[in-house]
Parts: sequence; C-alpha cells; structure tokens
Amino acid sequence: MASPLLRLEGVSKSFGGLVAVRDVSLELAEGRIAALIGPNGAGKTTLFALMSGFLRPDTGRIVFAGEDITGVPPHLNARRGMTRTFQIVQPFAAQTVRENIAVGAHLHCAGRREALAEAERVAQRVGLAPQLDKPAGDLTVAGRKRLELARALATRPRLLLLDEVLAGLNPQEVAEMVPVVRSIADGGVTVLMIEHVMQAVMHLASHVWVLSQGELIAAGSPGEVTRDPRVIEAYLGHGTAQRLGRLVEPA
Ligand SMILES: Nc1ncnc2c1ncn2[C@@H]1O[C@H](COP(=O)(O)OP(=O)(O)OP(=O)(O)O)[C@@H](O)[C@H]1O
Repeated sequence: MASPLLRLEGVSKSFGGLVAVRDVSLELAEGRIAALIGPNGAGKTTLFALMSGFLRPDTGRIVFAGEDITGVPPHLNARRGMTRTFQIVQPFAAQTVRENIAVGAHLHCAGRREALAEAERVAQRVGLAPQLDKPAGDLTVAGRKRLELARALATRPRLLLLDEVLAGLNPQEVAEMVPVVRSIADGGVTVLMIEHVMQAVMHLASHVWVLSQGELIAAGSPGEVTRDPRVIEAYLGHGTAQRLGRLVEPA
C-alpha cells in the first residue's frame, strides 16, 4: 500500500489544564476528500493548527509526504505542499481580489506579474474570475469564502486543509460550492475539510473522522459514522442513541 500523505502519531495538545487534542493518530491517503467533524469545541481547529504548524504538539509526531514535520512552521509546510484556510476570512479589504490571490501565488512565483497571472488562473477555478478587479472588501460572504479557497490554492498545495469553507453560506451557495471543492480534488489536490454542513460532507467525503472532546471517537464512510451510536451521543447527548433506537424499533 502507498504510504499516506499525512500521518499523525499520538498527537496531543493542552491549553493550561484543558486537553484540546488527546492522543490522535490517523492516516490520510493521497487523492481523496476526507472530513473531520465533531461538535463545537471538539478540537478540530486545534488539530488543523497542529497539522499545519501553527501550533506545536505537546506529544506525538506529524509526518507529511514521508517527512517528519512536527513543529515545522506553516510557511515551510506551505512550501512542502500543505496549506490551510481559516474559518474567519480576513482578506486585505482594500486590495483587489486579484492582488489578494496573488499573495498565495508569491510562494512559488518569482515576480509580481507572474503571481498576478497565476491569480487569474486560480480565480477561474473557484468561479471568481468576474470579480478579479473588485476590492476584496466588496465581496459577499460566499465570495470571501471563495477568495480564501483561492488564496490557499494559489500556493499550489498537495494537501489542502479547509476549515469550514461552507459555514455561513445559504443552501444554494453551499450547493454551488460543493462542485468547486470536488473539482479541486479532481485536479489532484488531496482535501481534508472541517465541516458542520453534514449534507456536504455526505456528498464530498469518502472518509470521515469524528472528534469529540479532543479524542477521535469514530472513523469510516459518512454513512458509517453518522449511524455510529458514539457519534450520535457526542452530538446529541448521553442516552440519545438508545432513545433513537427505541424510536425506530418496530412497534
Ligand atoms: N489558544 C487557545 N487557548 C486556550 N484554549 C483554547 C485555545 N484554542 C482552543 N482552545 C480550546 O480548545 C478546545 C477545542 O477548541 P477548537 O477550536 O479546536 O474546537 P473546534 O472543534 O474547532 O470547535 P468549533 O467547531 O466550535 O470551531 C475548546 O475548549 C477551546 O476553547
């Protein structure tokens, strides 16, 4: 079997007395869309920060493309091919969409002209081409989400970590964004997404990890994890799986 693109071995992180991520091990194969789900405060964003180098784990090891990257800072991980997006999108509001995307492209484009040309190509991929000359501050929420995606894509990632790119979008905007994410993966980028919009997870992800109170409690296909009693309990509270079981039992 091919070695995984990303491997976490026993990764933990505490903030003071709070264990945000506890002993997480996982392997992400190249060429798939996978998702990380879990209730609020489960540790998903902390895990992304650990993977991408914004935080250093207290214990454990992170291996990307065969190299130990534990404690390696984000800009070096981006050079290696791992880039993340942020839940709260903060573009340079006064700069145009083109200039904002070019920021990501500067990672591998030597000059400004080359970076701006790359920005145009990336804008096509995420449906932002008509907005290229607008100030980023004029974009709608959906437009800002696309811009965040574009800035990350412009770094030419091998692995893209998407932190809730669908949050705050209405159902139609979600439906429009799903094929954009799929086409990125079809273009050869491995995608790991944190997502609360379960319908999109069901459509996009072939594999799902579920985090609750810092621990991985389930993994499998979207169908498998959403039927898992531990996952139902984590989302809806103690005793729910049993109550639901009673509800669906034949009379
Ligand atoms: N820098 C920090 N300092 C202290 N506590 C933190 C810090 N970052 C996260 N936490 C805590 O760690 C826990 C996990 O937070 P995290 O943001 O990773 O969860 P999450 O699953 O991403 O939640 P959400 O779905 O609400 O974004 C929470 O209890 C949070 O309050």
